[in-house]
Amino acid sequence: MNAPIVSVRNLSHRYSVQWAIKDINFELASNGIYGLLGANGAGKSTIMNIICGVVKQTDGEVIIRGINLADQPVNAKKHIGFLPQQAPLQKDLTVEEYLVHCARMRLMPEHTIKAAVTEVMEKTTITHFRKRLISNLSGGYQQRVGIAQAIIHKPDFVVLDEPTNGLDPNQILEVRALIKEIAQEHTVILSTHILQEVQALCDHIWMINEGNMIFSGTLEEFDNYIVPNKLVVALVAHPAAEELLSVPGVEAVEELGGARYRVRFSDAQETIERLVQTSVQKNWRLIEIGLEKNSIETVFTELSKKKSK
Ligand SMILES: Nc1ncnc2c1ncn2[C@@H]1O[C@H](COP(=O)(O)OP(=O)(O)OP(=O)(O)O)[C@@H](O)[C@H]1O
Repeated sequence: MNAPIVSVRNLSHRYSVQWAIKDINFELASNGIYGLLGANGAGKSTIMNIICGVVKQTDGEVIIRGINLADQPVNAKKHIGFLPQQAPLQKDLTVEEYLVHCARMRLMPEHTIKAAVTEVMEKTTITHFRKRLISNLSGGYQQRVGIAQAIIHKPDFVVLDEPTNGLDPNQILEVRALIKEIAQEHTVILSTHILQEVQALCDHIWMINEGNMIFSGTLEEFDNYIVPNKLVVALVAHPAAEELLSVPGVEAVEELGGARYRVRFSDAQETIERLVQTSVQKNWRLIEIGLEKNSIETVFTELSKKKSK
């Protein structure tokens, strides 16, 4: 494993008396899109604000490229790009004026700024709007400007807090495509409560519930978190449900129409073998058999019942 880009160790935070997050730990070592998933109020923004140096944690540490964020915030922040939930746009500036301003705030050398602004406008496809006031752009384009300010200084990792919130369906797809492009060159941490967003974008998922990390794994591991206990079978001969129920291992049968059935079982291997054998013996003409995965919503609900990892 390469040296981590970000290490978060034993991170806890309390607003007045109530703990918002408790003992969060993770490391990022490679490019890709990491999804921070959780219901409203789970603690996502608190984690993002802390790793971007906007909020100071109560306990624990954030190490960025080997630099402790609390000890050397200016150096550490050079490696971070941040698009908070409310994009920090100055809407009375043009796109170009605003990005120049952001580059200066990032302490980029003056002679590098013009080229960096040109490059980032191209990357986020906003060059044709460079002279337009940000207030006159659509929500989707304002979000592109927000992403442009987050990557103008070429940070190692980019933190996007609910980046598609409030956008229409077309704008959502466009911004997601842009995030995928950005992830080719940067490590992206994305916070969201939209499960389809995680499915569409993320390589790795952390799930937070009531301030605790309750899951960390790949999208595939998330999908398979609950072991399937149902099969979908299609039998052209369309036998009665009672006949299927008599096959050893079958616990329940639901007719789905079109000669398809949902079959609940306790042992997948045994039930599949018995169903195939019986189908051949009784000439049911089996044309489809496969495990039915649980929906991402079911996995989310099931995981939400857990207290911590
Ligand atoms: N400034 C604050 N003062 C007091 N409590 C806060 C503050 N900010 C957040 N909280 C509380 O901390 C908890 C975590 O909030 P946080 O905003 O991090 O969650 P979230 O997962 O980002 O939610 P959302 O998706 O709604 O933004 C919540 O209970 C919230 O009410």
